[in-house]
Amino acid sequence: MLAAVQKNATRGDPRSVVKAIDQFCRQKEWAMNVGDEKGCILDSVVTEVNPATVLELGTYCGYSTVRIASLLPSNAKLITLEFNPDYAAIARQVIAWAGLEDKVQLVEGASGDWIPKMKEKFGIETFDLVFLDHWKDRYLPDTKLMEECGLLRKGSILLADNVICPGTPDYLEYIRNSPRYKSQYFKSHLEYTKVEDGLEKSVFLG
Ligand SMILES: O=C(NCCCOCn1ccc2cnccc21)c1cc(-c2ccc(F)cc2)cc(O)c1O
Ligand SMILES: [Mg+2]
Repeated sequence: MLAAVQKNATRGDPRSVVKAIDQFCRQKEWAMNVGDEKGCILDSVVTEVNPATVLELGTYCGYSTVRIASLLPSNAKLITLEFNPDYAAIARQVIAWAGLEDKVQLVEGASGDWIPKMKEKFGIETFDLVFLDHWKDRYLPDTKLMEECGLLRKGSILLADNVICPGTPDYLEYIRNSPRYKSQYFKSHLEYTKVEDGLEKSVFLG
């Protein structure tokens, strides 16, 4: 995938990086990027929220990192967390090829360890937008952890990938029934397939 980006995408052009990855995943081998269909929904939410602070849980190869960072205002900050060092190494190169390294802080480690340290380590007050795309059984515990750590403010937006496939049933149940969130489901498809999937957008009400 990285070779395809370096061969087919233009340095400093995030759109060409996104296009090169999508082409590779359609033509060569499937990969678990959010993809172009859900990616357009992601773009519209990022544009609407126009966040100053973003947390992405699950960098993978940096596809959604590039999509988000390319839409952020110049002073905005995107912190992206990746557990797998091999994925992180690739993502760093993809993000650099897109010319977005100044907007992105890639952190290696587990969400459960890093979420409680966000304030002290990165000088973050609260996140305007959180994109959840990591282990599906961590969406719920990490959302509760972000609440407890005071990382969400009235109006913070949570956008969760894969709420249908692979699925995050406990997260959906919680977020859709909690009086502290207003949720909306964006029906789509699993990246590069016809299988149903979707994004759940939730506003924290404080
Ligand atoms: O599994 C998926 N993503 C997660 C990766 C590990 O994330 C681990 N990870 C990354 C930061 C991080 C921080 N703390 C803990 C774990 C942390 C994932 C899987 C599929 C999928 C759908 C159908 C299939 F047949 C097979 C796979 C699709 C997706 O879009 C996904 O996002
Ligand atoms: Mg995903």
